[in-house]
Amino acid sequence: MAPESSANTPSTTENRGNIAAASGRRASITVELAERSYPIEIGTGITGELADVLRQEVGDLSHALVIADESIQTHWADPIIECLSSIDNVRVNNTNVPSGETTKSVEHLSRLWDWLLSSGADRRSVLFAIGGGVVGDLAGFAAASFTRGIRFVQIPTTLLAMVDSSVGGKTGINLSGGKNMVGAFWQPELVWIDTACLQTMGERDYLSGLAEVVKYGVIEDAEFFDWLCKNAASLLARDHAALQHAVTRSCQSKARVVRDDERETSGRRAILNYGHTFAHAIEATAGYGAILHGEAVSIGMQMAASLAIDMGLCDESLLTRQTELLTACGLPVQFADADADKMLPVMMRDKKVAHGKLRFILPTDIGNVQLVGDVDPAQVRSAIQAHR
Ligand SMILES: O=C(O)C(=O)C[C@@H](O)[C@H](O)[C@H](O)COP(=O)(O)O
Repeated sequence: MAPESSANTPSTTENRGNIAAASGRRASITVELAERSYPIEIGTGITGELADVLRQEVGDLSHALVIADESIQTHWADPIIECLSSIDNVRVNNTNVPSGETTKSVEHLSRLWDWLLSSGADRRSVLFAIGGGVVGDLAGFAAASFTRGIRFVQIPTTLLAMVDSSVGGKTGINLSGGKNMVGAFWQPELVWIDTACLQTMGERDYLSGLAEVVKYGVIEDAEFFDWLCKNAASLLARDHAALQHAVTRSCQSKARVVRDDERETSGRRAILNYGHTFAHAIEATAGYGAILHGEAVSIGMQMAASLAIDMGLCDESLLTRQTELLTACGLPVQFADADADKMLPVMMRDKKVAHGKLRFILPTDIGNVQLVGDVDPAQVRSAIQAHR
């Protein structure tokens, strides 16, 4: 075992305090990245406030290009388009992409590039990504690459996108042999989170987002982990106050980590990948879409915890507590079709692999993880088998 970095810095009062009340109803968190800094605005039923915030945060806005998941067009994208159209002298174009992980493909990206061109997009245009992680990652990469980069705004409508993928600027698409293998770091101008969207989400997709919420508790916020254990039932019931707290706390965590290591160079940002080396291999070998990303992350975190126990990094009680919380959140903790023979070659293409050696984010305690290198593939295999 080779712990490469103590990837966690304990949270301090200073770095916990990146939240401000933007209005009576909205919380505002800043992702502090010097000239690329941007706010995450979180509230319920806040569409009426968007135009003012855009004037403040995005400034020069004359052409809005809205890319929305087709399943939320009527309910969530149309009101945003109405709001954009009400701003003086703003031209709006709109297109849709299908729901589901298979949309994060080079074919859909190419279609979006053509659409941007035919809509008359230029470097002054602003792209709006409305939907879940698939739309955010795909449209974000279209924004990063079209004319070498145009501004974009993330408007996540799923729990997973609100707490994770819309923040931090990781954009990209999948290849058949690996998740997120082509992409770019491209930060949005604004992340606009209306938690009212969560009330209309399908149950399976909603629960899948809770996996990334639990992740923050394990990787760097033990106090939040305890809060989640006490409030899992309220989150399952989609209680407004509980959701506002869980989304805000998760975004604070993500903003801190991204601020400290925007492009995953120091190892700090890699902690956000806890469970993901297993999860991405599960998704790729099961076929994209067969299992949801958050479900795979839940199972992947279980495999990572078992690996950590096997390597003597933590004791059994961590896995027990994590299993209890994931189960209370309605998430799967094993995957009968997990096939180590198929998963291991995919894992070797993980972005954390260095000099041909697997590296994992492994827990030492609830609230603490380490980036560990040179892991024995036999131990990885047993961790997979332990959760079949
Ligand atoms: O933002 C990050 O950094 C993360 O690793 C967050 C992950 O939860 C997310 O799934 C991310 O897209 C995975 O990125 P990848 O670099 O492993 O493809």
